[in-house]
Amino acid sequence: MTRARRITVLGSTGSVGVSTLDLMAAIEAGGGEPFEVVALTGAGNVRRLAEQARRWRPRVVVTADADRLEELRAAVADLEVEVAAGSDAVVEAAVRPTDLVMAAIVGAAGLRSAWAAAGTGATLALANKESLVCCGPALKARVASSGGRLIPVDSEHSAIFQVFPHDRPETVEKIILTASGGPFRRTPRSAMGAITPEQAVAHPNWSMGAKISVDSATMANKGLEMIEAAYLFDTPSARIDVVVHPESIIHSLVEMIDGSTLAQMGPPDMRTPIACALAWPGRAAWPAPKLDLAALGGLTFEAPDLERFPALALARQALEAGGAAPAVFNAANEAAAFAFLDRRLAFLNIASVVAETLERVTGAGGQFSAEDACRAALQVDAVARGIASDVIAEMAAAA
Ligand SMILES: NC(=O)C1=CN([C@@H]2O[C@H](COP(=O)(O)OP(=O)(O)OC[C@H]3O[C@@H](n4cnc5c(N)ncnc54)[C@H](OP(=O)(O)O)[C@@H]3O)[C@@H](O)[C@H]2O)C=CC1
Ligand SMILES: CC(=O)[C@@H](O)[C@H](O)COP(=O)(O)O
Ligand SMILES: [Mn+2]
Repeated sequence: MTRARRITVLGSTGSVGVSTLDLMAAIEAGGGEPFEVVALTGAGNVRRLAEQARRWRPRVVVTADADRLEELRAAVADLEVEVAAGSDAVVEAAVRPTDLVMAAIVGAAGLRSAWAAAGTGATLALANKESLVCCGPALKARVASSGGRLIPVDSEHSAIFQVFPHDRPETVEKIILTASGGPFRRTPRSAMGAITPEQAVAHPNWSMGAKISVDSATMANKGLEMIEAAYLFDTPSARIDVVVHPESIIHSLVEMIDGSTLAQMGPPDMRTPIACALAWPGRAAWPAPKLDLAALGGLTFEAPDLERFPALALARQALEAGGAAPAVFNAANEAAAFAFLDRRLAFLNIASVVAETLERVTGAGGQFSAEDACRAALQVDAVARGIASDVIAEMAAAA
């Protein structure tokens, strides 16, 4: 009899976390491989975390919010499960012996646990793109030296991963990332100043957490993904293009030196790239939504508008600057996106905060060394976040 595969889900209460557990239930229900959940972690949504613990019976359940320990303990009092709280406890959960860790915490808050999991030899299914942006080369090296494997979960990178000639990278001419263009693809710049958080999180194709939805609306998401692709596939900025594809059916493409272009397609549902990460190099059967190309009728493409979406150009600038610049881009963007969600910053000022923070953080060059990359990236993150907060406050005072 085959042993159940052990899975840890970091950020289980979020959009990717919920999709992961939903998919696992669908695979099991269809007679596929059984799963044993080692650890589940969340933060503020203790009620959902407790429901998940009841369904999956993990060995340990953790809230990152240290103030919610007693609430979580009470919610799972009838279960045989260890309970812990705080960000160190999340990191401890990430290194429990397991076969696969799904890293689905949002933002730089996911870096320490992704880094810890990367050192264990387990497969790292990485949704948390911010950790790759902050210290991608070192994170990859850490996974490799621990004997583990890094499988991207971000839909575009899953697409590239599936068609990329891993044993013949020199045959790749270009990576082409597709972008939906977000909810404001057709909004004139003159109307963008009044955009509200409610409008910004209403993504046309994907149901996602608030922060990544804002990133899609500013196209900072595609900027983060450009950096993520550069690190994951060792490809320089000059060989990564972005094309707007409003239907989100082609999830990205790889152009080969002989003129062939390979694409991965599917309905916009994160459970498919998650299934790919769980089963790779195999494939998991589950009742997946499938494409109906005749019903779709056609697919469309257009060039991104860098005037209305300057975050994309800023990300390329950060990628090309190298060193700590991508971590600065990430920290400033994250601080600005949350300030916008809190109604402390105007939509158009998100990219302005990123530009100004990149400008003010000087002398941050040099690659992080493999051993201390996580600590160094967290230091850069803290400095850049502080500067971004100042910029946000200055903009609020001037408004
Ligand atoms: N959603 C999507 O479809 C996609 C997401 N991604 C990436 O996946 C990651 C997760 O995104 P998404 O699921 O949308 O995000 P959500 O906001 O939906 O979920 C975030 C998760 O992280 C937890 N969390 C929040 N803050 C902290 C913290 N300080 N410490 C520890 N845990 C914390 C949340 O807990 P709680 O809710 O309990 O507070 C929740 O479990 C992001 O990096 C995103 O860019 C990539 C591609 C697609
Ligand atoms: C599902 C996923 O991977 C998101 O990153 C999604 O791609 C966002 O879409 P856009 O950033 O292209 O609008
Ligand atoms: Mn994506």
